[in-house]
Amino acid sequence: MNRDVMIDLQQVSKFYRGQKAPVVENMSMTIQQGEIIVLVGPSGCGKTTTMKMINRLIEPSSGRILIDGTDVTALDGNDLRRQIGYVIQQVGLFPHMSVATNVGLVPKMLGWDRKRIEARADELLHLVGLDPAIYRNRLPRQLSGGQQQRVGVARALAADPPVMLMDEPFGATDPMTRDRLQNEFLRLQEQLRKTIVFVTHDFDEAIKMGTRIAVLGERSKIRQFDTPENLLASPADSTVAQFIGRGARLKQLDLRRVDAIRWEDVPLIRLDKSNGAKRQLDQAEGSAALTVDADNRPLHWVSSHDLTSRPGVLDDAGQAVTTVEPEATLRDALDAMLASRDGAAVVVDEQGRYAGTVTLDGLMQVIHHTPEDEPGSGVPDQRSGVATAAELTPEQR
Ligand SMILES: Nc1ncnc2c1ncn2[C@@H]1O[C@H](COP(=O)(O)OP(=O)(O)OP(=O)(O)O)[C@@H](O)[C@H]1O
Repeated sequence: MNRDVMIDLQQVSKFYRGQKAPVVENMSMTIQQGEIIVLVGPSGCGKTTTMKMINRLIEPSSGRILIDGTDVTALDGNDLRRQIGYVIQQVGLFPHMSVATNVGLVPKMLGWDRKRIEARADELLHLVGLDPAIYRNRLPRQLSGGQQQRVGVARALAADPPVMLMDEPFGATDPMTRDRLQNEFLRLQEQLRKTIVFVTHDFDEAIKMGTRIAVLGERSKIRQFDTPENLLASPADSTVAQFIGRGARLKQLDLRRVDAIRWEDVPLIRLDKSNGAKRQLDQAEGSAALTVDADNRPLHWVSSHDLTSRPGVLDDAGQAVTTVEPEATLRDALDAMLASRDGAAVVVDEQGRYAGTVTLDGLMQVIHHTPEDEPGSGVPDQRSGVATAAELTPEQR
């Protein structure tokens, strides 16, 4: 078996007693170490059943489930569950136990000594953003919903399990808290690199959290299993497309960054050396230019008209520039473009110096992306026919 495979579902089915049809039928799925796999699909399609078969809270009727190469049916169910973190929407904290005791439950079952359990609970509370000095002795009801969820995550991580199962872990929280918990968890995951199976009803959550997303149909039949990017760009069929819902194109923009698409170049006019700028702009057939300061920081968009009507007085001519950094998402870039009359967002480096522009045309190409369009990262495009900053002689800049 591939060494990086952490969870391997092989032809797994589940029949509940007394039911003729399986709720999960011949499900096969290979999950690599460190992936977050999100299961989405209509209510009742078997997401939770699939997930609970991995830690054998539900016994599979047939098929095999391997975790790190070991068939889970060969293990004692309780031992297995201690090796798999489990986070659920209802959190499931014991109400009469302190936060620290809740977090330390699995280590206690594993026979750790008291000092080690306490140290681990403090470490984990800290990790999930709760100050142990404040929270360790509180009861769950003395916490907000979001804080309870954090304790749930801390508890699931207590014995440092390689695999985590998360069933709508942030489902019960309000949108802002949910967003924060998602971001915190993604940051945590960058350090921890757990292998995670994650169930959600929220497709936006799926594309945000998932390394890959499995869109399931009836009986957990996999309709499509792919990265968020590919799923949004090319849904396998109309059911998947329907599931993705409206706004797939916009959602794609959340997944890509400014530095992953082609930038275009525009003429730059250094305010202290603006002679010759008009001729450059005329050659560019009415395109706009950017005024920049002596350090190449963008100031304003100027048009031929600005240059003609106020020659030599460019300091405050033209329209304000909206800038984005290369790490911004394309949705941020779109936002910046919409705020700019020229329909372009200016890309600046860390020091705020001009690096290129992203235009609506460029975004449209991403949205209607085909593989051969795959751009070179951040390479200015010369196709516009507009002289680039590099082409302007020092006098012209
Ligand atoms: N213990 C059980 N006994 C009999 N049927 C069950 C049992 N648990 C679940 N089911 C049925 O199995 C099917 C799959 O349920 P499951 O909870 O796995 O779906 P789900 O996709 O997670 O649903 P939801 O999105 O609504 O949470 C449903 O039709 C459900 O009614």
